[in-house]
Amino acid sequence: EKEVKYGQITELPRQDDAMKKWRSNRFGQFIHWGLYAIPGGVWKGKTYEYAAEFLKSSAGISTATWDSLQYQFNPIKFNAMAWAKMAKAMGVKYATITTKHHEGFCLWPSEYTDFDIENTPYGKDLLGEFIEAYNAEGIDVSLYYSVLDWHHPDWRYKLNSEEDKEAFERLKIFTKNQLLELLDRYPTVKGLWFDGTWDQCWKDNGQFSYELEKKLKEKHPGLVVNSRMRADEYGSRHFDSNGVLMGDYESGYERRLPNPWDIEVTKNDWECCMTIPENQWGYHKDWTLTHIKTANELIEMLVQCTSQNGNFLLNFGPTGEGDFREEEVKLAKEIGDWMDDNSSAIYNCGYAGLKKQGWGYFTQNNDSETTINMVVFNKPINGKYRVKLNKGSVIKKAYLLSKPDKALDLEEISNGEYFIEAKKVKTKDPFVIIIELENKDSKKFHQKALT
Ligand SMILES: COc1ccc([C@H]2[C@H](O)[C@H](O)[C@H](C)N2C)cc1
Repeated sequence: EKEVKYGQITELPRQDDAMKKWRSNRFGQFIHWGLYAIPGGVWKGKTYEYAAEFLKSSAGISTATWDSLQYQFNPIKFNAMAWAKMAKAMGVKYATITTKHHEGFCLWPSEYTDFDIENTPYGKDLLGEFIEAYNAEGIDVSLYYSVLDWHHPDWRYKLNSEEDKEAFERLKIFTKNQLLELLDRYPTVKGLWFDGTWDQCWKDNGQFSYELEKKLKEKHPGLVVNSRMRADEYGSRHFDSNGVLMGDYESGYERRLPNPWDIEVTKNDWECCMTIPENQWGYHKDWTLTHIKTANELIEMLVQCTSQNGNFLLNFGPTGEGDFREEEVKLAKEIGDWMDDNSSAIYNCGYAGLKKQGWGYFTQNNDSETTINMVVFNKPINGKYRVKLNKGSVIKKAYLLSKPDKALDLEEISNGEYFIEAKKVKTKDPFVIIIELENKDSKKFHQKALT
C-alpha cells in the first residue's frame, strides 16, 4: 500500500439520493456538439476518416483558421424542445452534453473567454436552452468539460520549463473558474463528465484535481463526477495508486464494454459511453466509412451494462445546423419503441448476482427481492431456457413480460436450476421473461451488502 494523500475523496459506492438516481437512470444520451460539426470531417474537399471532432489535428489546421469557424456557427435548425422530446421518446433518463470539447469553444456565454457562443451569429445561451428543455422533459443533465483546450494560450501538454509551469497555473485557474461558472449558471445539473485529462500536465497536478473535486462538491451537493477527472499525486488516473476508484463512478469504458461474464466490474458504479459509428463523436458527413450499429446491437449493449451494474451513454452528433441525421432519428425511435415495452428490465435495475447464461442477460430491480428479469437475445433451438439461480431459490412462476397472465412451463433440474419453456415467442426483437421467486433471493442481497 502506498501512502496516497490525493486519491479517493468520497466513500464508494455512494448511497445518497443523487447517486441512487444516477444509478437508476441507467440509459443516457451523450451529445457532442461544437465547431467541428460545421466541417463534419471534410476539409478543403478531402474527407478525413478519423474522428470528426479531431479534424483540426487530422487535417493539420491552424488554431487561427479553426477558431474562425466560430463566426459561422449559426444552428438555425436547433430546437432544444424537439431534441428533448426525441430523447424522452428514446427512453433516456439523463443527457450529457459537451460544454467545451478539446477545441476550447464554449457552448455557453463564459465570462472567461470570448471563444464562446456569445460571439457567434447564434449569440444566445445554447447550453441554457438545452438544459431547460431536457429538464422540462424530466431528463437529468450532466455537463461534459474538456480540461485539454487547444484554443487557450496557456495550455501545455508537458511542464518542461518555468514558463510552462506559470502558464499552466493560469490554465488551472481558468479551468476552475469555468467549472464554478457552469455550476453557478446551471444549478439543476447533476454531474460533471471530465475529459482531456490524459496529458502529463494534468497527471502532474494530482493535488489540484483532488482539491477541485472537493470544492465542486462542496458548492454543488450531490454532484456526480466521473473517474476521468482525477489523477493522484503519482499520476495514477481513474484509480489511485492503491487501485481505489476516484470520482464517483468508473468512466474508462469508452467505445468498449467489459467482458459480459465479468463480475468484478459490478462492484463499482460505472458507465460505458458509445458511438453509433465505430469512432465518430462529433458529426461526420460520411457515415459510409465504418459499420453503423443497429438498434438491436445498441439495445444489447444497454442491457449488458444494466446486467453488470453499469450505465449506458449513447452518443449523438448534431449537425452544424442543429439537427440530427436521419439514421440517428430512426435509431432513437427504434430504441424508444423497445424501451416502451421493456424498460422495467432497465430502469432502477442492476446485477442480479447470477452467472450469465447463453440466451442473454439477467437484471434485477433494485427494489425487488423476488423478481428477476431475463432479457433474451439468443433463442435456444429447443425453446427451453436454462436458468441457474442461487442455491435454495425456488421459482414460483415465470412468464413473458408481454403476456403476464400466461405462466410458462417449468422443469426443475436440480437445486435452484430450471428449464423455462417458451416455444411460441413470435417477436424478432429482444424480449423479457420474468421469474418470480418463492423466497427472497438472499444470496443476491447479501452480495449487495458486500459491494
Ligand atoms: C486519443 O484518443 C481519443 C482522445 C479523446 C477522445 C474523446 C472523444 O473526442 C470523445 O469526446 C470521447 C468521450 N473522448 C474520450 C477519444 C479518443
